[in-house]
This record gives sequence, C-alpha cells and structure tokens, in this order.
Amino acid sequence: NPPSKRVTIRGQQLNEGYDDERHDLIIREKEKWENRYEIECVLGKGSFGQVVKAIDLETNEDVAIKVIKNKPAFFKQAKVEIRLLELLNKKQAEEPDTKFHIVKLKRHFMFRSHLCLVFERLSYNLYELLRQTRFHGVSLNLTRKFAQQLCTSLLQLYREDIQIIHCDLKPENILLVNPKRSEIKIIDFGSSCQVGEKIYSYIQSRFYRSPEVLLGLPYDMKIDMWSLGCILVEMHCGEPIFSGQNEEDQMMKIVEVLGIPPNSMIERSPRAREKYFEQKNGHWVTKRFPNKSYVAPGHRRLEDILGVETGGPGGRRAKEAGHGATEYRKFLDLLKRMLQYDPVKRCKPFDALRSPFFNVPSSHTPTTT
Ligand SMILES: CCC(=O)Nc1cccc(C(=O)c2sc(Nc3ccc(N4CCN(C)CC4)cc3)nc2N)c1
Repeated sequence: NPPSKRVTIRGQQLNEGYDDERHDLIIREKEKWENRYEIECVLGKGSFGQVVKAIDLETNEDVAIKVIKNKPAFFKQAKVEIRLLELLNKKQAEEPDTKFHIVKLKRHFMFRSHLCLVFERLSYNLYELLRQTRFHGVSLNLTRKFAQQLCTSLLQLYREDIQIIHCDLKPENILLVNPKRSEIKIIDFGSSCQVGEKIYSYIQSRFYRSPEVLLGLPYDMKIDMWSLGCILVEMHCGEPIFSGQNEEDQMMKIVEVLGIPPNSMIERSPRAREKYFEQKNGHWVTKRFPNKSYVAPGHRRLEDILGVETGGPGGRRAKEAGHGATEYRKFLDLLKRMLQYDPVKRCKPFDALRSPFFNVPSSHTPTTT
C-alpha cells in the first residue's frame, strides 16, 4: 500500500498496512488477488466486513467476494456460514431439479489474513427494489412470485436432512438474480444455525423479529416464517408492517395488529412481565408507555393495512387488474397464518405453498412493479 493508504495506530501498522482501523481490508480497485480475481469496487459494507465486485479471470465469471474482517469473532461466524452454504450447495448439486433459491458459494480462500467467500454475483436486493417504487410497494403479482420462491426456499431449509434456521430474513438479504426478472435468491447465512445448535437468543433484525424471540422463549425454524410474513406485507405496501424503534416498541406494534399474545406464551416468558405486559383483573394487558400513543390491541386491522376492500395499500391499486378483493382475501388468509403468535400454530412452508393465493392461472399474471 502506498504510504498515503497505510493506517498506523500508535505507530503500529494494522496487518502490515493492509487493514484500516475497522479491521477491514483496504480495497484497491484494479488489484488482482491470488493471480485470479480482478477487483472492481466495493458493493457494500456490513458488520461482517465488505463485499466487493470482481471478475474470476480463471472462469471469466462475475463474482461477489465477501471479505471478512480480520477479527476472530467474524472469522468464526464466517466459518459457520461456509459450512452451512456448502451443505446447501451439495444438496442443490445432488438435486438439480429442486429449487433452493439460495446464493451459490463457489469457493473460499484466505487473502492478507482475511477470509474471502466467492459467490455468484447477483443483482440488487429487495429493499433497493422498494426504494425504486418510492416505497409504494410492488404489485400483488410480483409479491406472489417472491412469496412462492421464498416459501420454496424455506421448505428446503426445513428438511430433516438440512434443518437450517436463517435467523436474519429481511428485504436486504433477498437479491434479484437479474434486474429484469423476478427470480430471487437468499443471501447472508452469517447469523444462521442448525436446529439443536442454537447459541444466540438475540437474533433477527428487529422489524422482522418473531414474538418468541422478543419474549426470550425457545425458537426454531418457525422464526423465519414470521419474518417472511413481515417481508411480504412490506413488499406490497412499501413499508415495514412493524417498524419498532426498540424491542418494547416492536412488541407494541405487533400487539396493535394481532392483540395480546396467548397467555401460554406470556406466562412462560420472564421477559414478558419485565418489559411488555402486566396483570389486570386476571388478564394480561400491555404496560403503559409514556408519551407513546398506540391503537388498542388488535385495532390496527391487517385487512385495512392491505386495503383488501379499499383498493389496496393507500387505495393505490384500485381498479388495477389482479388486485381485486378476491385476490387480496387469499393474500390476507396466507399472511394471517404466517403471522401467528404461537409458533406451533404458524403455518409451515408445505402448507403455505398450498394456499389458494398461489393457484392463479399463470397466464393472468403480467409482472409489473
Ligand atoms: C449491499 C448489500 C449487500 O449486497 N450485502 C452483501 C453482503 C454479503 C454478501 C453479499 C452477496 O452475496 C452478494 S452481493 C451481490 N451483488 C450485488 C449487486 C449490486 C449491488 N449494489 C447495487 C447498487 N446499490 C447502490 C449498491 C448495491 C450489491 C450487491 N451478489 C452477491 N452474491 C451481499
């Protein structure tokens, strides 16, 4: 690195000057790594490190390289991600006709003390797609196509021989394969785990965090189905259905729509009484939150959020083909089964895929955003 790029902390160079003060590798465009990857630019940054755009000169493929921070904790978590992705890629290779809708990890290598994961390069993510709609949401037809692919992906993760919980499903972790098509793939298994080796209780991005995780109760793959329900409402309405500013606000926003959680969940949750609920005349009510105004539990109805009888979200889809009350009622029915408080009652991917929402004769579903 030229002196200008070198970072020294108290006179010490970080990783011989290759790293910046956040333990990220300093990326220099046009550099060639391992005499194989031509680096173009940084596509994104995250807590894990950064993702760079590159070309694999050996195979002439466009790749995205996830460059993990030069820190043990991130290295360790990335090893988990590699193990899970290699399991999924192996199953995909054995079953070419099964749709997994999961990003392909091509290989990994160490470079200047950074673990690097080489992925097939995908296009932009669903949050960026929402931004392109000025957060008005995409059509019900496109939402249906995303829903079907994501339920199919969860079906594979649920399998006895896979049993992976993603733990961080959100629009940013779902990427279009091609900017002009509706095919999507799930990325970022950096927070994932397999059933039985659950080590964290503080998981999932807040807006998509399941009630059982908010309540500190045992969790399983069903937490991804909750996140999927939240994602599908957001893809069609344009904004998150439950946008809590903190965990208490998150729970209260869920209560506005779904009412008070089942007694069995509250009574098994130590966190419930200290953070969210209290007893009043023998039943559970929400704690008072000063200078906060919430509608009464269950009084923010999902049918109104979707605009089932009122022309879709914000009335913006009135009279639009494929957006009648009949289609909306099928969407609403599926969402109500995904957004069940009790994980035991929440629908499984197998059942979700049999929802009437998915059997629309394909000739009637032109895709627009
Ligand atoms: C920007 C967020 C992001 O993509 N994070 C991320 C983190 C770790 C790995 C990956 C990942 O596996 C990717 S990222 C990718 N392609 C990609 C393509 C385009 C973009 N950009 C599109 C233009 N935007 C203004 C910035 C993001 C970002 C990523 N393909 C794969 N396979 C993505």
